[in-house]
Amino acid sequence: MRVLNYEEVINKLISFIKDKVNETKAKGVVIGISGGVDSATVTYLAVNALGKERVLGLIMPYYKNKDLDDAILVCKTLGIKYKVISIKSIVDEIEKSLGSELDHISKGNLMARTRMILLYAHANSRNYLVLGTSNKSELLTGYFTKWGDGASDYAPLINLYKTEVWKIAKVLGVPERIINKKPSAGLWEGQSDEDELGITYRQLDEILYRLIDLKMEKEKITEELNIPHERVEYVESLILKSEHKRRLPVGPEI
Ligand SMILES: Nc1ncnc2c1ncn2[C@@H]1O[C@H](COP(=O)(O)OP(=O)(O)OC[C@H]2O[C@@H]([n+]3cccc(C(=O)O)c3)[C@H](O)[C@@H]2O)[C@@H](O)[C@H]1O
Ligand SMILES: Nc1ncnc2c1ncn2[C@@H]1O[C@H](COP(=O)(O)OP(=O)(O)OP(=O)(O)O)[C@@H](O)[C@H]1O
Ligand SMILES: [Mg+2]
Repeated sequence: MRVLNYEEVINKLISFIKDKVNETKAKGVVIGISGGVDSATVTYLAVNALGKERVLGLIMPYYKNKDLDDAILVCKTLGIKYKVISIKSIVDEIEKSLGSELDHISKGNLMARTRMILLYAHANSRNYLVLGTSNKSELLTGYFTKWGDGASDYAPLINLYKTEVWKIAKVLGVPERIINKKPSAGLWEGQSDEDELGITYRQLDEILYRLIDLKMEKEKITEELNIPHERVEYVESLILKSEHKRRLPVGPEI
């Protein structure tokens, strides 16, 4: 992987958040806090940039599980204002209105989009910005809900791979138990990013870095990482399949 000076990267991320809030004359930022490492890291950065008074956390569980405790831990440790809003009744009501049960992916996406609606309702009414938590590994593979968790005003981690977010989280002092837990979108019980993607973030990031940043030939990547060629082809296919998620909607040239 690339060698980064993490202190320097953190300073850049903090300045970025400060600059965007100043430029837009926003009063603060609102962040969806899940109990996972991406949202914890963004929240730590935001507090460093703006102070705890200008950061609002929204904890929006569908399920009742340990993630809720971890999300509260982030908010309490940092001393920010936060609200816990269960999205269960909202999501279930929308599903009911459809007249038939949703498959688990569609229902998960509905959860992510419901959170987006609540984040923007808070941002609109308070003149706040929505800070997103997507990272480069998720962005490139399309591992996010289009217009759901993928939607935000600014996404400080968007140019950092997941394995780099883990390092930043450590330097920032994010609680170890949050850094060490298995990444999960939490859209259904037992969901795991690495199981669903079918690859570990360590291997995924090594491949993405070579394909995207170094623009290496696939054969060379296979050789250098000493992995089956299908692994590299698979990652490339994820990138190609998700192109539509990385742009605004397009129409015909007139
Ligand atoms: N080629 C194309 N050109 C333009 N639009 C296209 C398209 N193909 C699909 N679409 C549209 O995109 C939709 C599919 O995209 P989308 O709705 O996102 O749904 P989809 O990509 O099927 O599912 C989202 C994936 O992201 C994962 N996820 C979601 C949320 C959070 C996290 C996390 O890590 O926290 C992970 C989730 O587990 C699942 O694997 C289609 O229903 C269609 O409307
Ligand atoms: N229960 C929740 N309450 C509030 N926000 C949530 C919740 N679940 C998901 N989100 C939002 O959706 C984002 C995407 O989830 P994702 O799982 O990728 O990140 P994470 O949970 O912060 O870290 P990890 O990927 O390691 O689990 C979260 O960072 C958070 O902003
Ligand atoms: Mg998560």
